[in-house]
Parts: sequence; structure tokens; C-alpha cells
Amino acid sequence: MRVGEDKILSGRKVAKAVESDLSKEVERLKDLDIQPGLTVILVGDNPASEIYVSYKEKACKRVGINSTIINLPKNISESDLLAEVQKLNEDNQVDGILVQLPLPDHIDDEKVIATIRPDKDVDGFHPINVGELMINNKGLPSCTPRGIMEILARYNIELEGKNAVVIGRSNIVGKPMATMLLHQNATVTICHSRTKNLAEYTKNADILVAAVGREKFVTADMVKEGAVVIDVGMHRTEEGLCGDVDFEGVKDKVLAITPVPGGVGPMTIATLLKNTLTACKERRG
Ligand SMILES: Nc1nc(=O)c2c([nH]1)NC[C@@H]1CN(c3ccc(C(=O)N[C@@H](CCC(=O)O)C(=O)O)cc3)C=[N+]21
Repeated sequence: MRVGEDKILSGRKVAKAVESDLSKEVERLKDLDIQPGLTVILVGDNPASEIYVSYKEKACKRVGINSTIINLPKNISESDLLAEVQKLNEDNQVDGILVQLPLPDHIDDEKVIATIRPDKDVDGFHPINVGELMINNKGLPSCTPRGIMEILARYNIELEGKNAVVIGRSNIVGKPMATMLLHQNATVTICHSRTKNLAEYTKNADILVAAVGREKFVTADMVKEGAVVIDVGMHRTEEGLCGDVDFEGVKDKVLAITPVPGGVGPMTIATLLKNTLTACKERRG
């Protein structure tokens, strides 16, 4: 894959390539009588969550990972949920534990995340994994930003010395994204809702990552000619799915851009599979 032939960065294609590599590793583990296992905990019946969890389940099937979904009622107590996580922590067949977010309001997400064994935390959200990422680029990484790094790598997009601007500072995307870009020697700026004169930053970005959570927020006037634009947004509108970037307005101006759908989303899932395999190999491979 090379930019130039392909201005649209296909997360779908990269995910397929990653999955094909993972399938081979699953085969190798089979010879050792090991099947990697991912367990997803889904609390309540949020329809969007159910859809995302079904994507994860299908992806596991494609590469040969054993997936289990535990459905828990939305009124489950925090302590009962923590007890479920503990059980999975101790289950040798479970390599990856993912607690689907968002959780109901009466449950403290951070407490749940901190209860997951760091070496089974395939979301990469546990403070140990966050710290490892910051300090030495090790541990299990957050799936969305790592998936984005994989897209940039497979399309041979140079990062060293480039101006990278990340819009959004969430623990799940913005902060780890900035950290990963920094590890690749980009000069990184994090912008957010309180940033003044946002466009002054974005117009200087060689690499622009939009993780704002607002529909078509990034418009052509905010983007540098020849930039690489990564769209992390996901909004269901009357005209279908769209991202944080005004794709139609921006695409003619840039060197490369990820679409929504078919961009970052499939790479989040591919990285989740990869993390599950890493967790399996580290613990029992
Ligand atoms: N603990 C936890 N981990 C997560 O990783 C997590 C989560 N909670 N809660 C919800 C979000 C959302 N998420 C998506 C993953 C893939 C697509 C995806 O594959 N999207 C496709 C299809 C979109 C569609 O058609 O619906 C695409 O962009 O092409 C979307 C969304 C993971 N999440």
C-alpha cells in the first residue's frame, strides 16, 4: 500500500492484512494446543454497544480466536461486576478481557478498568498499560490509536520531524495517540475544546488526527494542503455514517485521508485481535 496510488487510506484493507498475519499465528498456537480467548462483558442493552460487540465477535471468528460474551443486567451492582472481572482474571483460558463502554452511571468505569489484570487488558486502558506506553512504548496499547499507527506504517507515511496535531484529549484516543506519535519522533500538539484559535494549529499539521466527537467538525479551511488526515469520529446521521471531518470538502486538498466507515473503525477491531494474541503469547505461548 502506498499513498499516491491510494489517497484514501483503507483501514479495511490494512485490517485484512493484519488479520491474515494473526490467523497464521493462531495456527501456530494450535500446534501447542492453545486457542486464544477473548471475553467481552456487556452490561445492559445499549443497541450501539450490541452492534460493536457483534463486530468484535465476528472478527474473532475470522482469525480463530475463541470469543465469549457475558451479558449482565443494567442494574448489576458495581461489586458484582468487579467479581465477574475477578473470575475472568483467574481463568487460564481467558487471554483478553474487554468491558464494553459506556457502563451505566452507577458504575465507576475507572474502578472496573483498574480491576482487570493488566496482562489481560486488551483495550489497553489499565493505568499500568497507559504508563508502559508513556515510558517505553510497551504493554498492551489502546486499540484505536495503535490501529491508526498501523495504517500510517503500512502506507509508509513518514512521521519523524513532522508536525502532528491531535484534536481531542481522551484517555482512550487523544492522549495515547499523541504519545505514540511522539515515540515516532513527530512534533506533537494536543488541541481540545478550550484551545484558542484552533485553526492556527491545524493549518500547520502535516498529520492531523480528529477525535473530537463532533460531526464534520474539521473543514477544508482548517487543513494544510498535502496533509494526512485521520478521522476517528463516528456519527450516525440521516445520510448515513460520517466522521469528525468534512470528508467531501477536505479530500481534494490532502495527500491522504481515512474514510468513515472503512477507516479507523476496522483497525480498532484488528488491534483488539492483535492485543488478544499478544496477551495469549505473553502469558502462556
Ligand atoms: N471497552 C471498549 N472498547 C472499545 O474498543 C469500544 C468500546 N468499549 N465502546 C464502543 C467503542 C466503539 N468501537 C468501535 C469499534 C469498531 C468500529 C467499526 O468497526 N466501525 C466500522 C463500521 C461502522 C458501522 O457500519 O457501524 C467502520 O468504521 O468502518 C466502530 C466502533 C469500539 N469501542
